Amino acid sequence: MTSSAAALPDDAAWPAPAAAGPLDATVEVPGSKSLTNRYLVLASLADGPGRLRGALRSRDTVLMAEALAALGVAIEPADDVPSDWRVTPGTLRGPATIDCGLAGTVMRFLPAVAALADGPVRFDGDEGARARPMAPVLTALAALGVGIPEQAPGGYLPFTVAGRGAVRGGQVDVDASGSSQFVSGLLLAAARFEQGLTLRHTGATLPSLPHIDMTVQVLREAGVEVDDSRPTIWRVEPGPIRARDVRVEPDLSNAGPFLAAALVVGGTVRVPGWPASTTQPGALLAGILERMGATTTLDGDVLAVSGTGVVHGLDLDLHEAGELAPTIAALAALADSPTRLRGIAHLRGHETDRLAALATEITRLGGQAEQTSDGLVITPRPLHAGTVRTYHDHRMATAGAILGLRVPGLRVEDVATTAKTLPDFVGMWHGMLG
Ligand SMILES: O=C(O)C1=C[C@@H](OP(=O)(O)O)[C@@H](O)[C@H](O)C1
Ligand SMILES: C=C(OP(=O)(O)O)C(=O)O
Repeated sequence: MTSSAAALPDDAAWPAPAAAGPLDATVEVPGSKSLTNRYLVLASLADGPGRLRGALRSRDTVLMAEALAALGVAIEPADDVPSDWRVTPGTLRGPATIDCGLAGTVMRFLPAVAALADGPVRFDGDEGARARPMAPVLTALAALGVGIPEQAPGGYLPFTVAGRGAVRGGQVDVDASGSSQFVSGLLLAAARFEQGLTLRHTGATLPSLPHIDMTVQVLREAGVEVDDSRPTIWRVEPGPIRARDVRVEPDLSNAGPFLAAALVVGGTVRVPGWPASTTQPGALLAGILERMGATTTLDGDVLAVSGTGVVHGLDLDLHEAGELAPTIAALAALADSPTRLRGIAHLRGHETDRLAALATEITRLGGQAEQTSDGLVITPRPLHAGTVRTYHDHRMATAGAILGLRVPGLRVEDVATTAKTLPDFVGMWHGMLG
């Protein structure tokens, strides 16, 4: 459990640096959280030992590796390249306990894996994790015959999955309007269910479809047959998951704050390793940043974003890429015209209620930001010095850093919360600024 960081004195907060002049930086961004944690799960369920190259090492991915290790999987640094992970599947074991931290991918991807273990698996996490929605996953597992002997009222952490070594599988309805991870978490393990799985989404909206496409793609790459030809219905056939040697793409969403800096400050920021094609929603950044005033070029695998220091507001439906919202909101607060962000009601169940957190913090700095039913309206105003509170949310911290580029005297509380997906954020940020 972590305690509230809101009580920290301001002088313990990180002074977000301003830029001395236009940027000219190349930023190497570590591996994707979403891909690393999917590959770890699939490697753990595979038919032999596998390897992850360029895997992200951060709080979320270490928690995933530790959780899978607690279930009996051997996950070790490779002898020749210690930054690679070697994964050797074993019989999945309970009893076990899993610390989810604040990681949506751990709490939503592992219950179906735990159902395949041969004993009970108890899940818990940070205080904030206990507020993140889980019920659709637990209800779906129960409908598939899995025992859930313990869960907090309403279907939250902590809960226990009564693993019995096998899951029947079959057909299930899931309302995934609260998170795409409810779908991904069931599909990832479904090839190991006796009857596979047919999953039908029943809600009115579905966020983060690229992340579901990512799940389908990594399953297919591992030899699993997936039918996604009908909108909002997925069929995973039972069968082996092939062991693989994979390279993880850089985390394009984590590239966001660095690329955004080029707009705010002017100059150019380059990110190498940008994939020619990808399911990561961060790929949408280039087009979004162009609408906000950037020039972008993809030269080989290097994405370059150039700006002039002038940022334009925009009207943007972000339902496919909600994890970009804090970065775009920070840019919007520094823009020359208002911004409306839509389609992101589900951000209320992210690391914190991100709509509330962004509106509150931008307003506290003198800006104008209001919540709507499914997003934010941000009207730029001159911002003043202050401390951005981060609510244990890595993307609130990186959003604060973006604001600090333009606002003297801005501090970011608990910047170490960036370790959730980017442990060296501060070093990388100073490195970019030169
Ligand atoms: O599957 C994944 O790896 C993710 C899915 C998305 O979740 P939501 O659909 O809950 O937004 C995204 O925001 C999160 O950062 C990562
Ligand atoms: C929503 C996010 O994380 P999680 O995987 O914990 O849901 C995020 O990284 O923006």
